[in-house]
Amino acid sequence: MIIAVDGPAASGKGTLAEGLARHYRLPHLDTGLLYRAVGLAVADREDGPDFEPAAIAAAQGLDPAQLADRDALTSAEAGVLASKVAVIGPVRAALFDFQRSFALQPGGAVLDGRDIGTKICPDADVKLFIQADSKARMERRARQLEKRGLVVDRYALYHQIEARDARDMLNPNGGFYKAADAHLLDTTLLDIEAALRAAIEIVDRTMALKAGDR
Ligand SMILES: Nc1ncnc2c1ncn2[C@@H]1O[C@H](COP(=O)(O)OP(=O)(O)OP(=O)(O)O)[C@@H](O)[C@H]1O
Ligand SMILES: Nc1ccn([C@@H]2O[C@H](COP(=O)(O)O)[C@@H](O)[C@H]2O)c(=O)n1
Repeated sequence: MIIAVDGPAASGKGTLAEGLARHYRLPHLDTGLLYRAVGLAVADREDGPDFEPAAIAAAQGLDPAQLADRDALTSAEAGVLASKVAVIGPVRAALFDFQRSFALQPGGAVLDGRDIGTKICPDADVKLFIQADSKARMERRARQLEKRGLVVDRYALYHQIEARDARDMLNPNGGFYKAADAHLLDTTLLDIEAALRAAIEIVDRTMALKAGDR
């Protein structure tokens, strides 16, 4: 079973995907980490003349070991850098096979990101599109960063998330939209447990309907 979980920054898709992976005993890939790792690899060339070729080379040579440093990868700065390399077509092409092969492993997988249901796994068994209002997403990210002892400027963080969302939505190479066959799940008013229960209900219902159609 392949489950695609897409949505904007700090919508809670990673947390949901982890919960679904535990519930269905499936492997999980947070595809944002791939773009974050590429972005960090070329941070010193940000907005420079060789940023794009360096990002393409970094994506082509990405080693899974680069996904280990979660503190660095989940920083706000890494998120900004990720969204800057994510608009580079050859970067997306270089990361496609890694994501696709993860999804096609025996038994399936849960992948979360921006374009899983539209580009990486249009054939996914179940597609969820997670959303939450901007204020809720900013607050969730702020608390996430504060739990790590970081001082957070909520005003700056709000606008940083808005800017990243805009860059993502305008990404000509992206596919960052809700797939026609994706189930929309708004988690603005749901806590983590309630959101997971709702997601499991969608997956179970969708898979039961598919089984009934066979
Ligand atoms: N429904 C929820 N209610 C409250 N907090 C939540 C909810 N879902 C997730 N969170 C918290 O919000 C923060 C961001 O969640 P998560 O990392 O899953 O979002 P994301 O969409 O994967 O973010 P990004 O796309 O930026 O990686 C985490 O600290 C998580 O614990
Ligand atoms: N499938 C994806 C996943 C992510 N991106 C880009 O990476 C940025 C960081 O992603 P997070 O999920 O960790 O927030 C994101 O803003 C996108 O720009 C992508 O392009 N495709």
